[in-house]
Amino acid sequence: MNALLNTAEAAHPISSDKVDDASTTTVSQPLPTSGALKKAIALEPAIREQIAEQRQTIRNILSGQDSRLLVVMGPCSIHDRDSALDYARRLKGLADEVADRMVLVMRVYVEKPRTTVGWKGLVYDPHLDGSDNMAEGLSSTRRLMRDITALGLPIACELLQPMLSAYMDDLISWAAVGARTTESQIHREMVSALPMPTGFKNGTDGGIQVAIDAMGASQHGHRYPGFDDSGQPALLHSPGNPDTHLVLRGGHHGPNHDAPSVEKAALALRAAGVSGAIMVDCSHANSGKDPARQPLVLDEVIRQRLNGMSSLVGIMLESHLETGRQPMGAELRYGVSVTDGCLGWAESEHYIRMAAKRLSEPV
Ligand SMILES: O=C[C@H](O)[C@H](O)COP(=O)(O)O
Ligand SMILES: C=C(OP(=O)(O)O)C(=O)O
Repeated sequence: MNALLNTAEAAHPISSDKVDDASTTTVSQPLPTSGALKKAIALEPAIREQIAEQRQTIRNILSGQDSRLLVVMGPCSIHDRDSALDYARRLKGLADEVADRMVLVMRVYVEKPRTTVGWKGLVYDPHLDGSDNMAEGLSSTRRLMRDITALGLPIACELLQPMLSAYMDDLISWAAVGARTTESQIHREMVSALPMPTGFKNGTDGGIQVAIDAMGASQHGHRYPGFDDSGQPALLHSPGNPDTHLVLRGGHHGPNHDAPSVEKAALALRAAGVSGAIMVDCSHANSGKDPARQPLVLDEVIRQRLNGMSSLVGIMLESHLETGRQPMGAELRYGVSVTDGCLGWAESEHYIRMAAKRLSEPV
């Protein structure tokens, strides 16, 4: 190692008076290693088995072996434990009720990608006040995910900062890469190592090719720098992830859940030789971020499915206990999203029941 460094230095001698080598970052807070946190907040063997089965169920839906609809639903972001567990208990009841037609997976989104700046999620700032206690955010996230899993629910999560994925990857049954990061090579490398099915969203401009390229890239193994469970920097070698799929979320020019857009996406997936499974995100640019429009998107997806569009295997809903959203502030209303507007629980339950009923009717 030293010989290598010495050779490089000899080839490019550095004059110390010309170099400003001070890093612009300071250590704000030491963090536990992912291995230490996984040990401190460990999973029982029965829970690990449950998660393995839930991942397999999702794989079966993506491959068409299981004809139930995959439904990823829950808050845009989790900002407090009590309302998340309250939501999870209600969702578990609904999941059991529709289990013969749908598999319900709870959105437990703890990192938020921002268009510019804003609150970045429970992991970053668990007190929602800019104090950014990430050590606490990581452990409260693990505890919350473990407790939701113990209710019997599978967990969906967007993985945004690749360094953080190792702190929670054993708890997640379905992962997402968001519209702002689908084109990133670093995220494709991360997905190539993930042990669970993963959806790539189309880009914010509505382009689906970036997601198709991402699926192709992440099904291959990669060598890339990272950290092992003990925090040691290392060149990691991933096996490749065969269980990726496209998520249509609309774009700057409007929605892309209409039948022509879905047919076009299905053709492009087939031409690229990647999985043909498609999930429609009923929120974001497909609803114009108006939660009241999400049921219309859901309705349209069910209609296409009943008309024979078998590529449509899943939907995503942004749903919380109460409808709408609220700005961050000292007095937060219980069960209301602090990021994008969500459907309230009563409407969510109603529209999921309606969709399940339509799926069970003879075509
Ligand atoms: O899903 C959430 C948001 O759409 C995404 O994080 C971007 O949010 P922003 O535009 O408010 O930053
Ligand atoms: C940020 C999200 O979506 P998108 O990447 O589609 O904007 C999300 O689902 O929370």
